[in-house]
This record gives sequence, structure tokens and C-alpha cells, in this order.
Amino acid sequence: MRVVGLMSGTSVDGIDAALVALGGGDRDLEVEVLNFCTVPYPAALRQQILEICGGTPLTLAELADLDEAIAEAFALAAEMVQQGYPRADLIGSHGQTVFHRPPTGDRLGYSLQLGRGDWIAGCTGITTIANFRAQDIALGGQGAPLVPRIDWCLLSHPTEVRCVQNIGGIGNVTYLPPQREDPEGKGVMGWDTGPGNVLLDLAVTELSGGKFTYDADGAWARQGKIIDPLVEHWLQDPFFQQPPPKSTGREYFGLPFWQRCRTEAAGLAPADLLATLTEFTARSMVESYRQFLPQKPQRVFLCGGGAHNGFLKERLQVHLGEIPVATTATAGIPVDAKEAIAFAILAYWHELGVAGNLPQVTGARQAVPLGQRWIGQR
Ligand SMILES: Nc1ncnc2c1ncn2[C@@H]1O[C@H](COP(=O)(O)OP(=O)(O)OP(=O)(O)O)[C@@H](O)[C@H]1O
Ligand SMILES: CC(=O)N[C@H]1[C@@H]2OC[C@@H](O2)[C@@H](O)[C@@H]1O[C@H](C)C(=O)O
Repeated sequence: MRVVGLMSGTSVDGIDAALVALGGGDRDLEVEVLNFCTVPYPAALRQQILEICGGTPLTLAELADLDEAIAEAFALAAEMVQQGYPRADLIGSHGQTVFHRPPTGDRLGYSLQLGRGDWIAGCTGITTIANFRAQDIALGGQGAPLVPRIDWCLLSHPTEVRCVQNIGGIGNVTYLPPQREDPEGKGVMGWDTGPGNVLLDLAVTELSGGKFTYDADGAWARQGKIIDPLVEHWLQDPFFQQPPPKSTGREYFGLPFWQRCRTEAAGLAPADLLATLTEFTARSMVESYRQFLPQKPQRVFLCGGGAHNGFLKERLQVHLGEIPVATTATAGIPVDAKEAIAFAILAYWHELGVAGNLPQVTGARQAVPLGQRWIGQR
């Protein structure tokens, strides 16, 4: 089956679209990536999304317009990735997260992705699966991260203990025990580690007066000096002590956390602030492995846009010591395409009735197929 996967994450930089040919089921899953592209959001739409993520109020009519504008951008990305290929059989669209509240006590979580699946199905004529997080949340789960089950199928190894660290806006890790020791994957773990690129992007945007939106290769941060006491201080945040299952978002590690960092780092030179934020980001990941993993990984794979940040990678390697750090590209999964591929797979699993979540990761009561389905017809 040919499936389009669409994803835009917490960096709000653009829509990643993957066209994949899928076969098999879950453990015997076959994936061939036929095409991939990233379609940047129009600047005004990106701005509007960032504003509402930051808490700017909007009317219901404005919400409807925004939902549709995002769906239109997603449908366009679906068309672009299919250019020159026969039409896909299915679309899996994550949509754009604009609000995420993890569950607390008896209160279910809430996770809102805009970019109506019904609109995408109607506009493309291709059956579309969307709203992937809701079923997990209904079962008491965090609704995130959802990719660990796919990491288990695509990146686990017969004998090696592995971790897959995604560095999007927010960071999340998957722990993969060796297949021979754990053929069912019962010991697979995963959680959101905290900030990925979000603090770096906010800092660069502000420090450059809007000229840049990210620190390309970490070159700016590399010129600075790391202020360790600040890193230690920020690592005291309660999120990092909280055991998994856990998830987070821009509501926590976006503007509010950036404003706190900026105040507490007042007087630092821009390069020193960026170096310190990069170190904090790297340490937040490695410290969570130390706290919550049952054993040390033998290899760590990076993916997501942060895998292009050479300085962040370097700091991760320093703190992981002898554990080799590579990108998922070295295992055949392009770093920028992995999440879009994942949502194509989750849509395909929906059609097969295969579960998408891992209860031990999200905290849901049950493993279930994910997503809502809208029939598209030409
Ligand atoms: N060359 C580069 N150097 C440094 N950072 C980069 C580079 N290219 C991309 N990035 C970072 O990656 C970010 C985009 O990452 P990605 O596309 O994985 O995020 P996302 O889709 O929001 O992911 P998630 O859903 O995991 O939050 C950019 O905002 C930027 O910070
Ligand atoms: C609510 C939401 O959109 N969460 C994203 C976000 O981006 C990274 C991290 O936070 C992860 O938990 C999740 O995305 C990936 C695709 C996941 O569900 O596995």
C-alpha cells in the first residue's frame, strides 16, 4: 500500500511529507521511502500558529479559519510529495499540535492538533487518518510519544541495547532492548525528555532580532562559554525528576521557560547564553537516561532537526562518553523524514487493526489502533 505521512511538530517550521510503500504487519513491517519533502509554512501562518501556542486568544470563527488554513497547507504537502508518482491509497496526517496538556490524577489529558483530517480527505480524495493522539488519551494515556512502537519495529537490534533520541521542538527518547532478550518488546520504554530545539530557536530568533530562526549547526553556540551553575539550576526543574510516563510541550518548555532562562541569564553575552542553553538541552536528555533507563544503551541514534546541530551532537557525545552517537540515517531512516514516515505507518496500522501505542510508554490502559478515519473519494 502506498501511504503519505504528514507531520508538523512543535518547532512549527513546516510540514514534513513522506510517500512510502508499506507491506507486512507490525514486526514484519516493510517500509520503502519513495519520496520526501518539507513544505515550509507561509510566514504569516507560522506566526499565527506560534502566537496561539503562546496563548494569544482567538474567536471560534478564527479557530475554524486557522484549522482550515493548516489543513490546506497539509493537503498541498500531500500533493507535492506525490508528484511524479501514482496516487497514494491512504494519508496519515498528524496535524499541527497547538495545545498539549498531559493527564493529571483522574483528569484525562488534552491534545489539540489542527489541520482537519476531513478537509484533507475531501480535498485530496484520499482516505485520511488523523487525530492519532485522542484514543490513547481516552484510555488514560499521555497521547505521546507515539513513535516508540515504530522505533521498535524499524530500529531495534538482535543483540544491541539502543536509544533513539528525537530532537524536534521537544525531545523524546525511545529505549530499545535487544530483540533476542525481549522478542515481544515488553521492555521498550519512551518519554519526552524536555526541550529539543525550542529554547534554542526562541533564543536565536530574539537575539538576532528575527534575522535567524535557528542556530545552524550550532555555530553561534559553539563560540560561547557554557555556564554550568545555570545548567545545574535549570535541571532542578520538577519535570526532569518526574518518572515516565511523561510528555510535555511548548506550553511548558516554550515561551514561559525561555522567559525564565532569559531573566536568570541576564547579562550573559548572546553566544554564552546559546552555549548554556545547548548544554542544558543535551544534559536534560542524558540525565533522563541516567535516571530512568534499566541499563546503559550501547548506541544512541539521533533524529529530528536537532540532529543537524553539530554542537548539540558534540555535547551529547561528551556526556555519553564511550557510547557511540550516530544519526538514524546510518540505519537507513532519514533524520528529517522519520516522524512523517511514522504517521504513514500508524495510518496503515489503523487500516490493519494493529495497535499504534505502547501502554508502558504512554500510560494508556490498552494498546489500540490509533486515529480517526475519513473516507476520501474522487
Ligand atoms: N542545520 C541545522 N542546524 C541546527 N538546527 C537545525 C538545523 N536544521 C534544523 N534544525 C532545527 O530543527 C528544528 C526542526 O526540527 P523538526 O522538524 O524535527 O521539528 P518538529 O517537526 O517540530 O519535531 P517534533 O514533532 O519532534 O517536535 C528547527 O526548528 C531547528 O531548530
Ligand atoms: C503532543 C505532541 O505533538 N507531541 C510531540 C512533540 O514533539 C516531540 C514530542 O513532543 C513527542 O512526544 C510528540 O511527537 C512525536 C511524533 C511522538 O508522538 O512520538
